[in-house]
Amino acid sequence: MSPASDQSPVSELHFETRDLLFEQLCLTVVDQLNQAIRQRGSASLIVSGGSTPKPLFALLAQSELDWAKVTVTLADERWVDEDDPASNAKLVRENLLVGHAAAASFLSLKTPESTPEQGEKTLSDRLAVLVEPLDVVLLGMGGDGHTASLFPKGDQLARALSGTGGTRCCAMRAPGAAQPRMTLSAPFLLHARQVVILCTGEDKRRVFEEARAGGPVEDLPIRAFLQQTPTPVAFYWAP
Ligand SMILES: O=C1O[C@H](COP(=O)(O)O)[C@@H](O)[C@H](O)[C@H]1O
Repeated sequence: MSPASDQSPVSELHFETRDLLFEQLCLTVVDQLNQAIRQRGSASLIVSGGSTPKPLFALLAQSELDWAKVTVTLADERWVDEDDPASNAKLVRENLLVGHAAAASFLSLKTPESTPEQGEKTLSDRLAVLVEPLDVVLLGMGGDGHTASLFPKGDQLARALSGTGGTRCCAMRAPGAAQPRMTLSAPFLLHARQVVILCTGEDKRRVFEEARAGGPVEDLPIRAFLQQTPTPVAFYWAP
């Protein structure tokens, strides 16, 4: 592991292998959730979907923790049925909410309504049960610099980035997203004790470096988490 130190709220932790990364990140997340439970009696864990976090979910699921005091939700969801292979909830239910972690509560980001726009109000109310600041927010990043479902050229990107009106979540449609989405807003995700950006592979490292160098948030929305000061952000990366 090679931590880089500077004055920014963004720290970088680079690992030689993915196994080492996932082991260390699992320990860190469990430690942070335990601290929250000790301090507040409960903890929140916001996770991302996609392919990258699957091995981490397997390790977390086997970790001993008072999972009954943990509420898990997603940073974003594809607007598909929960048995659809593209569903982030399916990924979480099958890989994280098993073993010890089966005792955790899960807030889905999907409603029976046919569009995410119709589901937004219901979901915003559902998310209001989460105590702020959130405890651990685990983000991923796509090769286009999207995180959660904050996509470049997303139809609601400006609203999701600004969180106008206290928006906790936002419907999103974007050229780079195969399905309509629901995403947590950037201000809601950033109102957290710890944000982690989990990435693997050289391509994503290059995108992250480009984002960190500065530029418009709309072009690489991951920048919303790098161009801010109050929230600690840790970038976990392995080849
Ligand atoms: O569509 C999504 O993509 C990102 C990145 O996914 P990955 O497969 O490249 O790991 C993910 O963080 C997000 O939650 C997901 O909905």
